[in-house]
Amino acid sequence: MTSTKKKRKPTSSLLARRQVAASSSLATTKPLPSKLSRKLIRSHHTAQKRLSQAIQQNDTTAITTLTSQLSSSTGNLEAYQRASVSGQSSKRGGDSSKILVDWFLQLGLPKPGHAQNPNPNHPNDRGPPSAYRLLEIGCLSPSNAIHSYFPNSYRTLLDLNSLHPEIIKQDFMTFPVPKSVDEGYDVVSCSLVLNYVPTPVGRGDMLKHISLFMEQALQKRRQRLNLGLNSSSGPQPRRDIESENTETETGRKGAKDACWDDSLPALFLVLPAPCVTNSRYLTEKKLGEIMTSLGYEVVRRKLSPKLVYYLYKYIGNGKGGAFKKVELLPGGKRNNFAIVVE
Ligand SMILES: C[S@@+](CC[C@H](N)C(=O)[O-])C[C@H]1O[C@@H](n2cnc3c(N)ncnc32)[C@H](O)[C@@H]1O
Repeated sequence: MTSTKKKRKPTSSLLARRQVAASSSLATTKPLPSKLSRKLIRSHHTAQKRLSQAIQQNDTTAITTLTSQLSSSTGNLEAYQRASVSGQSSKRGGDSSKILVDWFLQLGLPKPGHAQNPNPNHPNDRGPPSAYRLLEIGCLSPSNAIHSYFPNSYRTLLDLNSLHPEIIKQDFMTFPVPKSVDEGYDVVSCSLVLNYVPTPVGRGDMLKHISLFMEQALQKRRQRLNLGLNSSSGPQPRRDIESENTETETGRKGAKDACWDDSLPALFLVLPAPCVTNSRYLTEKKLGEIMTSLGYEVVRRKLSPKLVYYLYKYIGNGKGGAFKKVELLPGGKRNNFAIVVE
């Protein structure tokens, strides 16, 4: 027998009780229940998207309502960030940067600041220490997997809102490329940030801004290679790399022959999988075309049911060019995620 009992619509007092429960959960540092964190993340994204539409349409009533929703205790950026931190707990699959660490190990990238492995034939020749730096855009915590790789003198962590003293409160879009090449960044991590940017043009601009940092790192690497500082006695890649590659990963070349910094400058990009698997305007092919035009090639890729991870090497000399919002896959059940490069 099927039940005829209807789901009761929450009354305003029930909604108010739920709001109070959500804000008191947010007041503690304990991970939030997964249902609550998913709900907070979803409603923050939806409100943000509506706000950007309202701004484009100059709809002042909607702008006021959505701005107040986005500054309420359960709708604001910090609530969203706390919900995202809960989603990163090891019980819920851990943070995305553990994939980056796995890839670095596969590629034989030593921890920065570590002396290189001795050459077995010349044990006293350790070569120059590996000194390369990480810029993380949109950082919630300085204790994720990647942070055990980069000691804190080799990393800069940014976020629009900082949840920790080490994280600089900074909009990446106004963060300048360092004047000194030695203070530049060889690895940029942009995990689940591009999808946070509210407009397609804003996403294209973010990729272009990242490329300025990558270009600086590429010039630095070229100088180093010209000076002959890239010792082949550096740490050798792990021997088992080929057997570790899965179907969803694209090996750029046999890592056995690679120098330790062959994959630098590198961009780690993570997006929710539906951004490329179920969007009307963006497919993996189109994302690939955009990235190639900006000067990147894929070194590693992994698709999980929820997320898609890419490790790109910046090789420069991108052809550039514009990418518009063009419908590629029509259909009612698709999302509207797009990247526009102007
Ligand atoms: C979903 S969280 C992702 C956090 C983490 N990187 C991860 O992979 O789980 C998105 C973060 O990006 C930050 N963010 C978005 N746009 C940004 C910008 N222009 N500059 C700096 N941080 C930004 C947001 O404040 C938010 O904390």
